[in-house]
Amino acid sequence: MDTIHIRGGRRLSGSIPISGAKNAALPLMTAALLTADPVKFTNVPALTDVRSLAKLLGVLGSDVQRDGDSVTIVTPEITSTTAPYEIVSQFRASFWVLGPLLARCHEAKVSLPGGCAIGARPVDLYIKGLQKMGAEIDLIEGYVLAKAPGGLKGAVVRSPIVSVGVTHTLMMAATLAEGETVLENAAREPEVSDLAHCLVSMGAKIQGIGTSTLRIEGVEKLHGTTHRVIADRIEAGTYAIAAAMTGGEVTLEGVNAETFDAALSVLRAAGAGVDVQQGQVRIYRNGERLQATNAVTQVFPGFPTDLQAQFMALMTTAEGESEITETIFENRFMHVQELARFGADISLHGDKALVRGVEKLKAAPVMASDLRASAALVVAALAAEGETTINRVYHLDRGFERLEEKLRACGADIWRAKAS
Ligand SMILES: CC(=O)N[C@H]1[C@@H](OP(=O)(O)OP(=O)(O)OC[C@H]2O[C@@H](n3ccc(=O)[nH]c3=O)[C@H](O)[C@@H]2O)O[C@H](CO)[C@@H](O)[C@@H]1O
Ligand SMILES: C=C(OP(=O)(O)O)C(=O)O
Repeated sequence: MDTIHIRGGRRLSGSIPISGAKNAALPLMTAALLTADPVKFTNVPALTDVRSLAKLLGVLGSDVQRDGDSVTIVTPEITSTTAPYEIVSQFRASFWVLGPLLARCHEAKVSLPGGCAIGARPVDLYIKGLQKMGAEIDLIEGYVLAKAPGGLKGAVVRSPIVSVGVTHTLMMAATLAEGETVLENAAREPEVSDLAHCLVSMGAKIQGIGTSTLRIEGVEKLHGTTHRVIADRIEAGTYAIAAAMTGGEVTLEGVNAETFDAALSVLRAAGAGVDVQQGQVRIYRNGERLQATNAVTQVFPGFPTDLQAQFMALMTTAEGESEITETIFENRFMHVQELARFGADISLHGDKALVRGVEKLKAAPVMASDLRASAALVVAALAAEGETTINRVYHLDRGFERLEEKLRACGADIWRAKAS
């Protein structure tokens, strides 16, 4: 297995182009299953999750072609409605093919999903929502078997929890259902809105985009489109945190600051400089030590759970004690024991982590446990004294495009040792 090595202590300085969002590209690509026409996406990041999804779409009957940062998907016919364990167990978004398959073919057999090990992550709300839309669902041998012989029917579905994946899945399913579906307490994450805008450009009728009530009037058919994937707010937030951690100055290029405003506010509160301009955000910290600042993860527009680990890494060297509360996932603190290897002082109390800032981190061999936890280790290593080795970097490759290249361009001493 590859390892990443970082010799810490260098200020990051320069610009970083932000890639298309993994968590938008994946549901968008599944939406291509809803039409027989070609659907072209631009600004698609080259990541393992994207490659794995392309493979899954191929199994289902799509032809998927990549050309530079564009991916074109054409599915004249769905040739299989089974999404196998071998692929779906690798990442969460693959489970979302359930919506388009049911909508277009009225049946689907989809393995229970995998994804980051950050809690139980049940699928009960997907099942309840689709049942409300008329699907019959069984769970057999680790697969969700769903049928809607007469097609899906519009329904009012109120989710007790705001779920990104449930909103993606039910919204896609509803585009071809008979009548109107109302999704109440829907997720408002920018990736959900990106999917909704793409579906509208394919002929879907969706109202309330960006709000917590989505009204979808089913149509007979969707058609092809070309759609640009939004910028990755989590990648942007991660590099913003890295810049603050190293006391550097970095301009994030091609971003929409509104999509990670909560993270920028917390960075400002901690004492980092943040300048927002059209399509760009400059982050800087010159000399002054950051101040301990609390953060609570929330659904959008709150502080994103996908930046919690990286922010915790930042707080390890801030002055004072910060309290970080994780409200979305019940077990998203795997990075705590790894950050301790750098000399961080963190204690866990249920859904809260108390971080007491130390003067300096020291390099250590560490192990990536999930995607964003791995990014936290990179953030810590960039500031730690000495050479850090990060193991299990395949987690990072799921979500960060050209990580070493982007950081090296800003002066980081980072390299990958390929497994022999
Ligand atoms: C590929 C992708 O886009 N992943 C993102 C997506 O994951 P994902 O869509 O899996 O996350 P959800 O929004 O569904 O999870 C929110 C909460 O709802 C719970 N839940 C969800 C479904 C269900 O049927 N029952 C249930 O209880 C989950 O366990 C969790 O506690 O949104 C998360 C929250 O912003 C992000 O951290 C992930 O990066
Ligand atoms: C948790 C994530 O991904 P997944 O939902 O695929 O586990 C993530 O992108 O941070």
